[in-house]
Amino acid sequence: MPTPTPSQNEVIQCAYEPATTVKVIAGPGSGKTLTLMLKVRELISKGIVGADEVLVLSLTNKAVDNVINQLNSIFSELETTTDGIQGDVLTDLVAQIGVYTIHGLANRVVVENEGLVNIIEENGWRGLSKLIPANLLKKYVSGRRGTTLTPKMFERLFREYQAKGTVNEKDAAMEQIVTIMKASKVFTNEELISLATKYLRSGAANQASELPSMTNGLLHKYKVVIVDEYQDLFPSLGPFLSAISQNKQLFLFGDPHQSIYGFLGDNRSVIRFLESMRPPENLKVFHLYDNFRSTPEITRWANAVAGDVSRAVTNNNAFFSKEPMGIEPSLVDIADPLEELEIITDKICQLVSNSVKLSDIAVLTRTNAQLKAVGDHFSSYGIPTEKLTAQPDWISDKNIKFLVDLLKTCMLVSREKRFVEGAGQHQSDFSVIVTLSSLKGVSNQSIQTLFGEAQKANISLWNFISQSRQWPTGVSNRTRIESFVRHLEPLLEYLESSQPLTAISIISRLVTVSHQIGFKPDEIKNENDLEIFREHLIEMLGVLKLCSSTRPQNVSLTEWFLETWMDQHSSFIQHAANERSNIHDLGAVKISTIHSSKGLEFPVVFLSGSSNSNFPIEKNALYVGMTRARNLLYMMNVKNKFLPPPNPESGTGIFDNQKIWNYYNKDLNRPIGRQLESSLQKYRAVNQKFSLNPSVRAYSTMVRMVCNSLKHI
Ligand SMILES: Nc1ncnc2c1ncn2[C@@H]1O[C@H](COP(=O)(O)OP(=O)(O)OP(=O)(O)O)[C@@H](O)[C@H]1O
Repeated sequence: MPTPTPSQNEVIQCAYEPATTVKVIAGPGSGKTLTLMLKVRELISKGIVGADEVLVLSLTNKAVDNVINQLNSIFSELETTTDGIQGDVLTDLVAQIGVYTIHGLANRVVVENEGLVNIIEENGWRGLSKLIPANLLKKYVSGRRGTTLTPKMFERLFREYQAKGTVNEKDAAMEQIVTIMKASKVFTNEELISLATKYLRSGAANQASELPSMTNGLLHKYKVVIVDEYQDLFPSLGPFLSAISQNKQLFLFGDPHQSIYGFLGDNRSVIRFLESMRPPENLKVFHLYDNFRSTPEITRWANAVAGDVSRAVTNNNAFFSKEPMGIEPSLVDIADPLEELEIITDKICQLVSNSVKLSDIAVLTRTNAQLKAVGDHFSSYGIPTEKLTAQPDWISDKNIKFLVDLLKTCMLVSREKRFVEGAGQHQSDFSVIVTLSSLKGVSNQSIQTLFGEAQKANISLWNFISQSRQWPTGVSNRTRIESFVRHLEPLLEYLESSQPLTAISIISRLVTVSHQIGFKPDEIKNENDLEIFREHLIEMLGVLKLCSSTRPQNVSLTEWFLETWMDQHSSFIQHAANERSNIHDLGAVKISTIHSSKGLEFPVVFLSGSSNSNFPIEKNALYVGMTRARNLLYMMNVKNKFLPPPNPESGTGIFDNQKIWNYYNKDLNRPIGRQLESSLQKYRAVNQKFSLNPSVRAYSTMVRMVCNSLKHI
């Protein structure tokens, strides 16, 4: 366990005072995360507050997983504390600390106050857009022949329609969608947050005994609230955080220079809002000055980009900073994107011919499209890659989302069977529309007709399609819809049965039914895609299993899973991810967008700015990307007026440069020894392994260039 530095210690030791705010401004690599963990440990191990009185909030699931893992390791390292508490007892305490994503927490508050809700995402907008009749479609996509309404376009149009309010001429199809969203409790993430805030505010006036458990906990139990990466908060989160921080000590850890979600709203305004919540004397500000990550060469360049004089000063106050490595970051401009990728590939071969492992290297891009190009390029050479994302991959898998939608459809339908519906209150309609619209051969026209008829009869869409003897005209794919009903009914029966449900049988039934009803899986085109889907299913199974052990007594397994699946974290998931990364014994190059690389560090970083774009890379994004590097930084097509001119020669002398590689190995706690083969020999071998010898490369480059130019014909 590292010994805290003086500035870290100030934060760890600062007194617990209710109704105060402590802001910790911490540069990259200053040990912000470590300090946060040690602060939590200090509070609990000294008995200042109980483990179940500490709440740690992050914005992404990955950040939450990271907090849980680090807390586990920090607590398990404690053999005995000064109070004589055994380490294993402390480890159990970790499980009592509330660690959540802010959205996950808001979701729990809303769900316990008003039952299961739907958070609308791409598939939801796609489903709803199917209710827009063809003649109206023309109005919305006027002037663009053949254009279909994409989920994104539809979302924008719907928002515009809503924003016009009553001055708007009423549009029957849009009004129908407004009604479904209301009846099915469909919310955007923003709406979810403000609804949770409303419940917290109204709950504050109630007796603790009248409140559901999480709402009560947030209002009355927690004493310390810690927000990680405050620079990523956006304005709508302010009131929610304010509502849960009343009378508590609020810690805000972050770095304004790493604020890269400006497009979601002004971060400074939410920080001002949170600071103004209390009188100025109740706000303390601390700085962490050290830099344990980057070489002084990289830090100097990054600070120039940040353009912040105070940052240079704080670095001078550092108790710890690394020795110079003797190698400047490299800055290269290349006109052709393909050549850029070729140069990165060659550089990687040079690096792994020295002391670098493939898994030390990260290639960071500005956009997802660029990321895909990088991944495709490496895979064409057989170079293994591991894609980093801010959410665990299985959560964003569209096929998994379909299985979850299917499960939700069943749950809402069976709930409607048990409770008498109020007029127009068909909560299952949204899920049935979303699921039906993902099936092969079910046309928009059919969905519109069926839904229209169900409305006329004032019954739910499910009741209409499962009970109707007389099918309306205009439904072209009757057998498909009948098969949907026929196959869903046994699944409903299974889920409603009184026997205990098992995670494995839920998953296997969902997969079988999705196949039977004609679900067309997205993006499964080859063996590799299938393998990825299989891994995601295993992760979903892991979460279902976890839910069966954590679910409250009076809540069913499916219900508990549906309420919390986006927010379940387990060492199981982490374990599965580790297993995957061990598959390649060579290690894998990490590829990520700059946004998803937040909070991470890599010994070697390639930043790809793209020669295709004339827009200079956004300053804070560039700063975040640069400061992910511990030792070596390569910047390709990165434009920023504070950077020195391109220096393509930098780093060319790395072959067999023992001084550089001794520094590198020491920094990563690896043994320092002379290599048996020369780096040049290894370079030739690596080139051969990945078919990178010059003639093959020239040929493959040419083939790809021809393919690229063919695309434009
Ligand atoms: N006091 C210390 N002594 C030795 N190493 C430390 C100390 N504090 C932090 N470190 C190490 O420094 C590295 C960076 O720390 P950490 O991940 O906490 O950075 P961070 O401040 O959260 O960075 P970022 O803001 O970029 O996410 C880690 O490898 C951590 O173990």
